Amino acid sequence: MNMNIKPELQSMALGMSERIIPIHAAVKEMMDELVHPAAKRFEEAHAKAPTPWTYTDEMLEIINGLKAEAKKRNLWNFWLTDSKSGYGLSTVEYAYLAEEMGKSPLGAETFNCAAPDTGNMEVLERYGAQAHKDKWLKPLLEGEIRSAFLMTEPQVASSDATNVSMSCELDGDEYVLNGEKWWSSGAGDPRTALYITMVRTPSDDRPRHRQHSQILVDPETPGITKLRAMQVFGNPDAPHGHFHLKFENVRVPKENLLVAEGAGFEISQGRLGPGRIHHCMRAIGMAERALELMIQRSMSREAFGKPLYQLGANYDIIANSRIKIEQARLLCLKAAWMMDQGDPRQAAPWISMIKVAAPIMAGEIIDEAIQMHGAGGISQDFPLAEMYTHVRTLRLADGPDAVHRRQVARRELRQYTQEKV
Ligand SMILES: Cc1cc2nc3c(=O)[nH]c(=O)nc-3n(C[C@H](O)[C@H](O)[C@H](O)COP(=O)(O)OP(=O)(O)OC[C@H]3O[C@@H](n4cnc5c(N)ncnc54)[C@H](O)[C@@H]3O)c2cc1C
Repeated sequence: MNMNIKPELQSMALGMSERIIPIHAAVKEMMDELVHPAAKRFEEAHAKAPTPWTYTDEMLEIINGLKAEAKKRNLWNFWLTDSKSGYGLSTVEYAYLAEEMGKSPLGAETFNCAAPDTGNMEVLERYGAQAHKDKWLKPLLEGEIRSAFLMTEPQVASSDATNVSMSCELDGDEYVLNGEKWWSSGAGDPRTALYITMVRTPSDDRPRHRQHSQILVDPETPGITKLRAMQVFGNPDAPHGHFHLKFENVRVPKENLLVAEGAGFEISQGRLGPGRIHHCMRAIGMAERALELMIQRSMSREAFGKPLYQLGANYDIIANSRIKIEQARLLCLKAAWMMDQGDPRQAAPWISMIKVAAPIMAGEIIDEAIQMHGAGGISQDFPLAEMYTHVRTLRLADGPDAVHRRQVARRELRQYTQEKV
């Protein structure tokens, strides 16, 4: 036994619990039976829509049909890990479900576990007033509306969120917002009925982490202009979309400010940890799916008289993919377990470690799967190209790799010095 390991770490349980085994099987069954086949149909229906930002009746029928079925099977809102409203799952238990959901672009929404709604719901549940809960949390929990989280701004390096500059000043009974946001995911979706918006409230005499606030904004409020959809490698990522928005004298009822002026960072801390790790769990699911597709392709096609898997370094590629997935999954489960211990500060470096490792690992495996598919791999005939672009963006979204590496390095360095590192 290693005496340097804390006792609780020695009894770390990362496997599937008794209660999660049947839930996981039910999620997997529904993914295989309904969600995977629906993804292709949804894409085809979207291609027929009059604009990229329209949800046609056919699209709504597909996604709402999946959600209704998930609800009927009682497979809904798993993400509410330590909440009375949900299943009360631990983060470790949730990880197994999120991995399954990550295997299809419709997976997370089907079970009402999609970003950024999950983080936004958590914020509303913890910090919202009753009126906010009635107006937004209830329909979000029912999967009737979607939401966006607006923090990043074009003019400032937003990986340092203390730079966020959208102004928010009280005028009578309303706050008046001015500034620009970009990469507002979900702002293209016509069902999005809430923007949780990070703003700078007047507070120059306060410390840097007490100068920001979060306010609930109705997307239909006059003064908000959708300037453009940001493109991800040339693709607008419709119908979800990541928008560049302009706010000009946008007047918001003062009751919509969450908690109090200056509480913006405190609220973010609660939100970002789970959101980040959920992305990683889904990225591991994508890597699994990519490996599955890679193997199927390598067995079903021949070149130079042999199946592809018998050629060149393909045994090594398949083996290394499995090794990397297993490594990342264990790290992800450990980060989840750290979160379950109830001290977000202790868990933070672990979340940062997996936030760096999982998207890089998934990107490498999807890249190899694309290669095994030849030109088909980058085409619309397989989900690989979409998966690849998505995991690449994860190396930026919710904090770029470098920022997370810094967190990890500082924790290491602090063991050797009392000085600020
Ligand atoms: C697809 C997608 C969806 C997104 N969705 C949302 C959303 O819904 N809401 C939202 O608010 N934002 C969203 N974002 C934005 C994302 O969170 C930001 O892009 C991210 O926080 C980085 O901010 P930035 O782009 O301003 O980069 P910058 O802050 O300008 O950083 C650029 C680079 O500088 C370097 N750097 C920065 N800090 C350090 C450091 N400490 N050490 C070493 N190097 C460093 C890194 O190389 C980093 O990548 C999304 C982004 C993408 C791509």
